[in-house]
Amino acid sequence: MSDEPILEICDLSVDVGGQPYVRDLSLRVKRGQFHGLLGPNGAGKTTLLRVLYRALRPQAGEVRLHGRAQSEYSPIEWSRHVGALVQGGGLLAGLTPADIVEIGLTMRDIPCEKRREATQDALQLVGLQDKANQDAESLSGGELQRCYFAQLLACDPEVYVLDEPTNHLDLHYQLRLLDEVRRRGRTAIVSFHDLGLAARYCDTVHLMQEGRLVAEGMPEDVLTREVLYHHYRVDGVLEGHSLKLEGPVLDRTSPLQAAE
Ligand SMILES: Nc1ncnc2c1ncn2[C@@H]1O[C@H](COP(=O)(O)OP(=O)(O)OP(=O)(O)O)[C@@H](O)[C@H]1O
Repeated sequence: MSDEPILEICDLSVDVGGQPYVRDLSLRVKRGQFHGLLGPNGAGKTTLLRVLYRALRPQAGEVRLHGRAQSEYSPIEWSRHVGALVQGGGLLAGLTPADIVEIGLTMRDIPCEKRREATQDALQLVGLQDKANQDAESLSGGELQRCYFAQLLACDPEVYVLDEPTNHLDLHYQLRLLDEVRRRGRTAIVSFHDLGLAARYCDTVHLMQEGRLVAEGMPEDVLTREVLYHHYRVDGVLEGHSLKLEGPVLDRTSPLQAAE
């Protein structure tokens, strides 16, 4: 596997409403690897991911894909390389799961005759084949998340940008859908709150705090007891893919004691 990054984030700063929410952040995403974006609420993970799928423009710095600046790609060209699963989703009025998947394929110029089959395959992958033609507004939260996942899997971009992809998903689908992205050998940059899942899937994790990158490396090297204590305010240790709590949850005023 080449060591060259497929995606590079260089000295990025992002303001929202005049406030700096990402500061001087640089990060290299390697081809075919799973990169986890970690950090407490408000750390800036979504803000950073929004730049990657072009929903936000940075105030400084740039994102490069295959060595070419994001600004040199047209939005359509960019979306053919970088696909996103975002928090919240879009308007559903009158749409079915099959429509939602097909809309993604249309945006990517997939020929009409291939769209139907690709849609069916993707809905099958996420276990929604029996609800393909139902009103999407009637889906449960998890079913809707699986529907958007199907849209992305059908398009199968070179880089998957996943913002809290396991939101609403039961354990079976959390594992099944992340396994599917891994099985495809695609590059992924994924925000996680579940540190066990991050440890299971990520080759590299990047820990954010207050808009800055504060640590990065292999999950077991980054997610030490000290890091959990300082950045998540929990006293725990990562054992394999599980987080084992050693003591009570800490509040903001708890004195930080040395981890044993
Ligand atoms: N449109 C906006 N207007 C004002 N503030 C915003 C806006 N979008 C984000 N922010 C602020 O930017 C900060 C970073 O938010 P962001 O959603 O990137 O964090 P996050 O790490 O993804 O958090 P979470 O884990 O809670 O999803 C937060 O303090 C948030 O309130």
